[in-house]
Order: sequence, then C-alpha cells, then structure tokens
Amino acid sequence: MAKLNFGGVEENVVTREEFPLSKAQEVLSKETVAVIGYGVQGPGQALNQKDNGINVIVGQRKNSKSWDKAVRDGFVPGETLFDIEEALEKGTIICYLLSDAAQIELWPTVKKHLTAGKALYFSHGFGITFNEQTGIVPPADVDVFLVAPKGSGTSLRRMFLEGRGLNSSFAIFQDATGKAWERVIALGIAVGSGYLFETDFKKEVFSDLTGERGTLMGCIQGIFAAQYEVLRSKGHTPSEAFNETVEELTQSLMPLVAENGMDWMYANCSTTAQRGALDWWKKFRDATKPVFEELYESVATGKESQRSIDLNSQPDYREKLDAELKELRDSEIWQAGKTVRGLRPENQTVEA
Ligand SMILES: NC(=O)C1=CN([C@@H]2O[C@H](COP(=O)(O)OP(=O)(O)OC[C@H]3O[C@@H](n4cnc5c(N)ncnc54)[C@H](O)[C@@H]3O)[C@@H](O)[C@H]2O)C=CC1
Ligand SMILES: CC(=O)[C@](C)(O)C(=O)O
Ligand SMILES: [Mg+2]
Ligand SMILES: [Mg+2]
Repeated sequence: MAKLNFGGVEENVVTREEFPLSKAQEVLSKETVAVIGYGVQGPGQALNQKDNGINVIVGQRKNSKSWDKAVRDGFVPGETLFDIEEALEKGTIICYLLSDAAQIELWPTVKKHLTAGKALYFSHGFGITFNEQTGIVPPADVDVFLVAPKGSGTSLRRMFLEGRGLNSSFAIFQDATGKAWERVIALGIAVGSGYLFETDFKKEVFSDLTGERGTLMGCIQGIFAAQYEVLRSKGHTPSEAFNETVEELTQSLMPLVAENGMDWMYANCSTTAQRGALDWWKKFRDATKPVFEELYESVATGKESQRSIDLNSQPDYREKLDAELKELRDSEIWQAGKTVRGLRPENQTVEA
C-alpha cells in the first residue's frame, strides 16, 4: 500500500498504479464473480467488471424490471444471467448487492450457498455491523469483505466510461482463505474504483449513514430549502431564488471546488463575496454541528438502521416512499429547477 499524506495525516491507500487492472485480472482469473441484485450498484459494478475482462455473472429475480435491464445491458440468460439461487451456486465470490433491507430476507438462501473458500462481498457495512438487527452472520470458513464505492452506481458506471474512477473504501471482516486482501483489492480495481482507502465495516456504515443523511443529501436539501424559503418570503422570484440557491452552486461554483478546493473557488469570486463567505461560514458550522452530533449518535446507537429496516419491511413502503419523493419533486423549488434546467442552452432544442 502507498503511504500518502492527507492534510498532515499519513494513510495507507491502494492506487491503480500500484495494483493495475492486469493484476486484478490475474487474481480473479479463476473466480466466478456473482453479482446478486441489479438495482443501482449492481449494474455499475457488474458492467465495469465485465468490460474489465472479469468472469462476472448476474443473479436477479426472473420476471422483474431489473432482469430485463440486465438483458438489455448484454447479460445473457443461462450464460451470464441466472435466477438468484443459480447464481449463488455458481459464484465463488458473491457480491451481495440487494438493498440492505432485502439482504435480510434473502440471507438464509445466501448462507446455504456459502461453501468453504467462497467469498462474501458487500458494498456497505450495514448487514454485518448491525447483525443483531439483520441476522447476517456468515460462516467462519468464507472470506467476508467490502468495497464501498463513494457515490451512486450510476456515477460509478458513467465515470468508468469516461476513463475516470470513483473512490471506494475497502474492509476485511474475515480472512478465511489467507487471500482476502488480494481478492478484495482486485475487486475494488475491477469495479472501477479510483483509489481505495482502508476502513472497517463499522466505520464504513457509520460514516456512510452520516454522510447521506448529512452534507451529501439530507443536510444539503435542508439548507437549500431554508435559503429558498427566506428569499421567496422576502419577495424574490422563483427564478432568482433558485439560481441563487442551487443552479449557481451546481453549475458554476461546485465544479470549481471539485477542481481545486474551496479556497480556490473563493478566490475566483468577488472580494465582496469572499469577505461575506469568510465571515459567515463558521456561524453555519456552529449552527449545524449539534445536528451532526445528534445524527452520528442516532447512527451509532443503531436507531437509523432499525428505522430503515422497519420502514422497508412495511408492505406498502414503496408507495409511501414514492409519495414522499413526489412531494419533493412537486415542491416549488424543484419545479422551478425543472424550468431552469430546461433553459440551459445545452438542453434547448434549436429553433428554426
Ligand atoms: N445505490 C447506490 O449507488 C449505493 C449503494 N450501496 C450499497 O449497495 C447495496 C445495493 O444497493 P442498491 O444498488 O441501491 O440496491 P437497490 O435498492 O437498487 O436494490 C438492488 C436489487 O435488489 C432487488 N431486490 C429488492 N428486494 C428484493 C427481494 N426481496 N428479493 C430479491 N431481490 C430483491 C431489486 O430487484 C434490485 O435489483 C446496498 O448495500 C447499498 O447500501 C453503496 C454505495 C452506493
Ligand atoms: C451513493 C451512496 O454512496 C449513498 C448515498 O451512500 C447510498 O446510496 O447509500
Ligand atoms: Mg449509503
Ligand atoms: Mg455511500
């Protein structure tokens, strides 16, 4: 592993130079990688592995939309696409990519096919860390590890096609064969990771649940809504409020942050903006930090995982979830956003 300096802290990480694709192909040459589930991560990871020359098969419920998608994506029924049990039987490495809640339901079936020397792969620390809630306890004679891409499976695939890579964490929970390290790193490279950083199952799930409820999704929607509502209540138009809250951030400023950091984005804004942003950021940090503390606590005590499991197990949960997502979609801010997106020159059809 390469020892690199991250802001003054040394960390061991695995880079693609150090562990090239050719090495991953060699390590996995005798394996059959069975990707179980073809939702969001499933397609990204299975297709990237396929394009990277790995012997990958998909296991998915027949007569489902995801089955049809796998066929459209080039997986061949009876050759590289099977129902779940058949794939579990054929696979030497089982990539367990059902939704975290569905993993609980299917676990007895998966366990049955975990014969000595196979490997069980996750993309989340959820099932193992919260095993008192999930009942997922693997047999001792299989390898158990994770590669958790830090982003959507959609981005994992898109970035792969662009010749880029999405960073992932990796962790080994159980090394039964003595080969867990090379197996997990090879998989991490094969699924299209940028660089790989080490974690453990608990840290992965604690940070991931915090991140998605926090700055990545929950918090960002919360602060967008707060600023938008204030601007609207003071008489600003939807167009002005949306541009000043979301569009400018995603189209202009965040790409600058992605490219060269926050200070560089600041440096490319007016001195007036810089003065104000430097004065105000700590106030926002102090206002939200107690919420992040509360959030982390809720994750660490198992409250968040239990809530997710309980709600997901309700028979009408899908419909309720769709209704909540629709409420978000129908809110003024995101309806205004739809119009704004349609007005981006690249989205406009050329008029005669
Ligand atoms: N969505 C993402 O991009 C990310 C997901 N992950 C992790 O990857 C894993 C997979 O997540 P997603 O791809 O989001 O899953 P998903 O919610 O898209 O579901 C995956 C598959 O599960 C199947 N499924 C659902 N219920 C089932 C059942 N009862 N029996 C059989 N099949 C069933 C669906 O048909 C679908 O093909 C999870 O552990 C998740 O935390 C990690 C990083 C990002
Ligand atoms: C995309 C990702 O990594 C998330 C937000 O943690 C998830 O989908 O669970
Ligand atoms: Mg997550
Ligand atoms: Mg995540």
